Amino acid sequence: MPTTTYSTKTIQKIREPAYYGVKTEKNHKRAKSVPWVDVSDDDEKSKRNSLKRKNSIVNGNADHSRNGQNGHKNKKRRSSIQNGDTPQSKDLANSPGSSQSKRGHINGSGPSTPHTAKFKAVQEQRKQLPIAKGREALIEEINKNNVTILLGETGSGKTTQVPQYILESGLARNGMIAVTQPRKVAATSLAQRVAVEQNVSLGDLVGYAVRFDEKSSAQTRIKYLTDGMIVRELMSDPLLSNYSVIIVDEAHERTLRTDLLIANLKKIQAKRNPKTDPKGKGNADTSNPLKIVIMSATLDAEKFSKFYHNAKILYVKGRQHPVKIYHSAESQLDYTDAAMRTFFQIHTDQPPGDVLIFLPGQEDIESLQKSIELYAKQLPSDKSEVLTCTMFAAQEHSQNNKAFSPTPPNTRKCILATNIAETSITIPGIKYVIDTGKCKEKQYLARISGGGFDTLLTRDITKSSAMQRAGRAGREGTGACFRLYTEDAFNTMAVSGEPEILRCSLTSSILNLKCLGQNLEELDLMDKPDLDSMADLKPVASALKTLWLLGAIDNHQKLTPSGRQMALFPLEPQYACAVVASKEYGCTSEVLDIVSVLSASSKLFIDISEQRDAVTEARRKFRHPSGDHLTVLNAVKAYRDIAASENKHSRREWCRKHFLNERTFLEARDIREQLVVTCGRIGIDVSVSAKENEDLVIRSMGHGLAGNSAFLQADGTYKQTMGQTIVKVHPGSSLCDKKVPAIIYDDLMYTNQIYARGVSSIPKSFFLSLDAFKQRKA
Ligand SMILES: Nc1ncnc2c1ncn2[C@@H]1O[C@H](COP(=O)(O)OP(=O)(O)OP(=O)(O)O)[C@@H](O)[C@H]1O
Repeated sequence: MPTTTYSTKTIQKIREPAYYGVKTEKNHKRAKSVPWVDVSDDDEKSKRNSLKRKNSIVNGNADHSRNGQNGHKNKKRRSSIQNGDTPQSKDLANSPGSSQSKRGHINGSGPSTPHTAKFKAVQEQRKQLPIAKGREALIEEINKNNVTILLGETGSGKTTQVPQYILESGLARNGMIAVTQPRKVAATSLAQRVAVEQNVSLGDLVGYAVRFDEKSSAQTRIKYLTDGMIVRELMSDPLLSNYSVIIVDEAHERTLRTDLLIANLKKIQAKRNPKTDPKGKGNADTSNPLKIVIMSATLDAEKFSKFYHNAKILYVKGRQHPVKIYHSAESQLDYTDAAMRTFFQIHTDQPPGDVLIFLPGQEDIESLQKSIELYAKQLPSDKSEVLTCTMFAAQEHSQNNKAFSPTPPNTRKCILATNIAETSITIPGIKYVIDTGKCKEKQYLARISGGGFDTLLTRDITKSSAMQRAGRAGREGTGACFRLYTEDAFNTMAVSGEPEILRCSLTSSILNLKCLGQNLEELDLMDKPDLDSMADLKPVASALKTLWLLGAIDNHQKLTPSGRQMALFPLEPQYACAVVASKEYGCTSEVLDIVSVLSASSKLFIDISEQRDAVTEARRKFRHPSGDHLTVLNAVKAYRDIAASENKHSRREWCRKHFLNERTFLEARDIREQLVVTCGRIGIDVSVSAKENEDLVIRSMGHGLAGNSAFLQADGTYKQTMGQTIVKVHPGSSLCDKKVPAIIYDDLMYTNQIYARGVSSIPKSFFLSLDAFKQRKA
């Protein structure tokens, strides 16, 4: 496509819709969901809102709720806290309990001198956030209620400010404030921002914890952490007694771990908080009560309120800066092409400002990145430069964080991201969002023929996602969001997605619950997965079967001692099982090498389609005849040798030459260190090595992957041992052109066929030694 043709095409197709914030609110009301106002603030509407805000009455006493005004029966439980007349927040820098006056400078990474221009600017910015006007009312409500549901528009200041208000008001005297996030990148970037606002070094007063990475200390009072990390903490501290306040942010995402957390928090609160009689007199231990705050911009607040015994719902209205929303006038079938045309249209016609493009997955991101870079080179020299960055879950953390780096002068940054950039985060400089309307979602695919597996399917986003995406613009100034779908398409989108607990594999979560002495079916969940035990079609039954195969639970579904050991590892249960089994086979060192690489966020082997022959040739060096697991091990050993003798530059060059991702090696090294600590806790000697006897390594992996195994059939395909599904070996596997009697594999990928990835050959006789297989036969 020549560069001249895209410049007008997209904009002709995109038109500004009739104002539709009101329609959105109506739709949500009808769906009994988010009472949202003004997603798409056009300038006029925004002015009108701010006028209204100035004129409205304070809702600090919590009884001027929307529903209250409408005569809703729930009126006492809802209130709006956006208004200007609320008792004003104290000057944060001087408020009691505020740490700012005691600390040093701001420079982005550590404290700086108080009262520098930058420090003052950040404090001024905080005061301007819509939520600041309701600070006192908000604190009062959180103080009065055990559970508070807080709905506030994207960018109103919930995630960064509420934890600080709670800290500064002294509401969390007995413990830390946890703020949970569904995603790593949000947890770390928010902690960074709040550390700057508090003028402290990251890891002191403000810290974070995500899988394989933590920055916190004994001084930490506000901790941003992924929902997965706090669910793991339940295993060592079932009452979460280190925390006084737990804020569940972006609760609308309804991740599996968020659902497990909110169910557990209900139980914990019943134990930790006083049971008050109708007259308000407490009769239980009050020494360490827990407060819960549930937050989101797009939440079914009523449902959460009902779940928590009619908890109070509060609203924060308004966003700091308006975001103009444009819809495509026609459907865009080729959304990557449409995204590219829109990007260059913005680059050609619009004022400076970085662009964030939402795409469903890594493949689309990488292909669009290439196209954008290619066309950017052909731009006239007087145009500003284009710098692309990518963000997706399978990319290493530090690489994702590059999107947050300042944009160089005379450059427009273009960030291509999946929905990991959809909620919570503020990427400085982003003024424009391009939303393709697509995402990838994990889905448990049940097979009528037996068994099932998680796979990623591309699908249309929900209204809630569309609003979150638009909300990434307009965080530092006015913004615009270009939706590559029609307004009608938006109107027909589901309000929110199906909770993960109803559509994903539950193996790891059920194992964690077993360690807490809980059964999924007994837990008071907001939405219960299908517990009908109709064999393997149901995720619960399938997860229990996998755990039984791993030997993590017995025939009565009771946790076994090795199941308890497996749960201690921050790994998928299959890999944890392989590590536990490696003790018996005397090959822990090798198994740790392999599972560390397999647990890293990005792939070790880089595939470049244009250099397929060179890639195949380079890989031959590591290729092991038994398959991909020992091929990984060979690469780890080779890298270790190089790392011992060569400098950083030569190491990097070696990796480049062999199409290996050095970042994966480095990440795997850190993961391995953490696994070594866990092994030490349960008496597994990590120095024990199989040496030349690599068959032992495959057998250990086989214990973990017994449920992911298949036998060769006469027609050359493989049939699952634990189901009827027919699988093929993925073309990227070192076993793809071989036929072996039995295989184990890491996962299945569903395209037009079902492919097994991460495949190794294993003796068929191995399965006869497994108790689970023996029992099954019997
Ligand atoms: N890293 C950052 N750099 C610059 N400004 C930031 C940063 N993080 C937050 N802000 C500012 O604080 C505002 C509020 O952010 P915050 O994340 O608290 O809002 P929110 O209401 O939680 O939004 P969302 O629902 O989208 O998560 C942003 O709009 C932005 O102006």
